[in-house]
Amino acid sequence: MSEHENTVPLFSMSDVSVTFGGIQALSDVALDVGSRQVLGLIGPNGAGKTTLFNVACGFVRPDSGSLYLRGKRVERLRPHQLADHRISRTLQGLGLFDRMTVLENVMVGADRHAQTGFLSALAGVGHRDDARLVSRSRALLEELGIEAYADRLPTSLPYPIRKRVALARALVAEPELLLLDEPASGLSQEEMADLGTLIRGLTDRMSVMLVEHHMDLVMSVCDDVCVLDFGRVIARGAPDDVRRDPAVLAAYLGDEVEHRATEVGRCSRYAI
Ligand SMILES: Nc1ncnc2c1ncn2[C@@H]1O[C@H](COP(=O)(O)OP(=O)(O)OP(=O)(O)O)[C@@H](O)[C@H]1O
Repeated sequence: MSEHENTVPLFSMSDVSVTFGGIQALSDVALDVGSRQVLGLIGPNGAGKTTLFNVACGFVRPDSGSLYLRGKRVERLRPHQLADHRISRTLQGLGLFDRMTVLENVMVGADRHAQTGFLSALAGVGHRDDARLVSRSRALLEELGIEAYADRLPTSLPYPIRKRVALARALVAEPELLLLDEPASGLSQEEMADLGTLIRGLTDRMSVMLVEHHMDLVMSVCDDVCVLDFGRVIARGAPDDVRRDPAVLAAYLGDEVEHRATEVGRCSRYAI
């Protein structure tokens, strides 16, 4: 790794603000994702995590602020340029194509439009004959322990397997920055522990930004954690420091109290 790679963050935001109508979704947000680091992005419901992800992959254009990749300012990040910038993301809704096999779904991830969910991603199946892409896709399925499902349709598979297919599809583009949106939702404790090992393993070749409500996972895999509340960064640092930060505890306590009043069953989701 060069000295430049060591010191310049792979991805940064500075002073990013986003409003939707009268709602301030992000206010002057700054963050860095270091090379080969896992940055966790947490915060109560409505804190701005999804909006921040959408800014990071060009789905939402900020009202103000700047994005930097490898130290260079990106003037206008557009979703179809993600692959060129070597950024991949997984979607909460998975977005798999029902009529394609698992292998084909993964191969489509190499197409530059696939990550935007455009139907034109279907054109990516033109890569089907590319032997190198086939072997790269198969190798990823193997790495994720799902090679046995290569010829199956996603709809016939359990949710945790489909989540891995979606992850393989994000990885086939060989990103340097992987954005993972709630990868642990719907997983058992054991599957979540496996996911944690897998995410740590990815840092030998990429950086990861992780939005996740499951604090056990966040605290165990992240090098750094950034906490949002009402669109502002209220804390940033090592997991152990962040979890003891009074501002963070207050934000989550407020959220928990609100949820207790409305939806008792979900409170444990916020325990940190
Ligand atoms: N397209 C939109 N139009 C209007 N308001 C929006 C839009 N997207 C987000 N918001 C608002 O912006 C704020 C931040 O929302 P965001 O979805 O980014 O939060 P979040 O931290 O991802 O929440 P959650 O954990 O519930 O997914 C919220 O007040 C939300 O209602």
